Amino acid sequence: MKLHTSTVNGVVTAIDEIFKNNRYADKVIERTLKSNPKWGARDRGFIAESVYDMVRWWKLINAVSPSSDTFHLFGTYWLLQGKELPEWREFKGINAEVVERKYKRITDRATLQSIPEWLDKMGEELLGEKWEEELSTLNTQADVVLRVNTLKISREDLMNRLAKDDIDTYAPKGYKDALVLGRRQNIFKNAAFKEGLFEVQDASSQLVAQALEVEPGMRVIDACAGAGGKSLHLAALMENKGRIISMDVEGWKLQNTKLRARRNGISIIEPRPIEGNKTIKRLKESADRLLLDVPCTGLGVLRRNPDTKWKISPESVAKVQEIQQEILQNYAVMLKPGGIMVYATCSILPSENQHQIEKFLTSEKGKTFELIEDQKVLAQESGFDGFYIAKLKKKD
Ligand SMILES: C[S@@+](CC[C@H](N)C(=O)[O-])C[C@H]1O[C@@H](n2cnc3c(N)ncnc32)[C@H](O)[C@@H]1O
Repeated sequence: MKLHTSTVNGVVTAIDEIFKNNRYADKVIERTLKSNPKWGARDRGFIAESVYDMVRWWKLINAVSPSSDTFHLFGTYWLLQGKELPEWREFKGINAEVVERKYKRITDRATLQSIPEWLDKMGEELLGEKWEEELSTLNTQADVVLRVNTLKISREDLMNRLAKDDIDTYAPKGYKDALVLGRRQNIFKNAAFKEGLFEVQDASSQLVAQALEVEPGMRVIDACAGAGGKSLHLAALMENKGRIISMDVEGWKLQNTKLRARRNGISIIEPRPIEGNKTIKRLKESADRLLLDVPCTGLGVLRRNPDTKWKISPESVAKVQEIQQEILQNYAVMLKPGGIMVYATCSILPSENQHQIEKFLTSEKGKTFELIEDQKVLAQESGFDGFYIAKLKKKD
């Protein structure tokens, strides 16, 4: 594959934005791709893939690069893939043999798997022998998964409709509303997306709304709704009948939920920003179903957001775990006796998952709850994102 100055410059600028200016990779890539309308689909694919890959392998690339110059880092990344470098001035000083020799000398897992040492230790402590394979799975590229909007179309009809546009998909077993793209591409441009026939949502994430066992006509609260991915799925499962209150402390995120609901043909979602404890108190024992899709480290979705591993710290992990327990303690009151509550994270760390549920169940406020079942979804076993989903019942 031939390298082009314009796209390599795009990659280098994006990498600088991410690591020197501490920006989120997905946002930087979005902006970079918008910055040059002359780039075609291939160029865009090259930029997005190279940036994500460099972020993913950042520690390893740095360990074998001749310097921390971003062109050197790109050149090293290129050589590590077994490709040849053109004779550009920017790549002077990089020697393929030296890179290879340095790479072969590395033996420690944290560098080879490109992960901070503290995180490698924490993962091993918490996940034991499952950690190593999970780590390598999380270093691969994720599939693009669609969730069919069953309010508007069946899975089979959507599959046929996309096939007419040369978009091949397959239906993964065990995920009744999911379709996986055969080839990575910008699916948001397709008319079927604009018509609200599907959302992009990982297959593991689709298990969350399903665990709530909603029925048409129920009153449901999605307490950490963000941009509303799970609220939309809940509304489809409820056949757009009943009521969903979609809440978040960051009220601005709910604007997106409104737009998405309109596209999906959903009218039962009511966005409600959380303005302190009074918002929660007003909803005491009002919900048949309560979803706590809590903030988490995102360690189960590293394939999609590889920069997460460079952004989190032992302190931020401890902080987010504190918030998770606070949410369990303060929000469970919104559920009616006899109702079902689901606690979910997109993390694989037991400390954010089953340990939080154990702590809640032994606390004063958790006494009235019982655990029905929990799913510990690892990427290495499911082939999709890492997730945790606990289903609890509030005793009558
Ligand atoms: C995992 S994300 C939710 C993703 C969303 N449910 C979806 O499916 O698209 C967690 C959300 O919790 C929100 N959050 C953080 N602290 C919160 C709190 N104390 N109460 C409610 N929401 C909170 C964040 O703003 C974020 O939108």
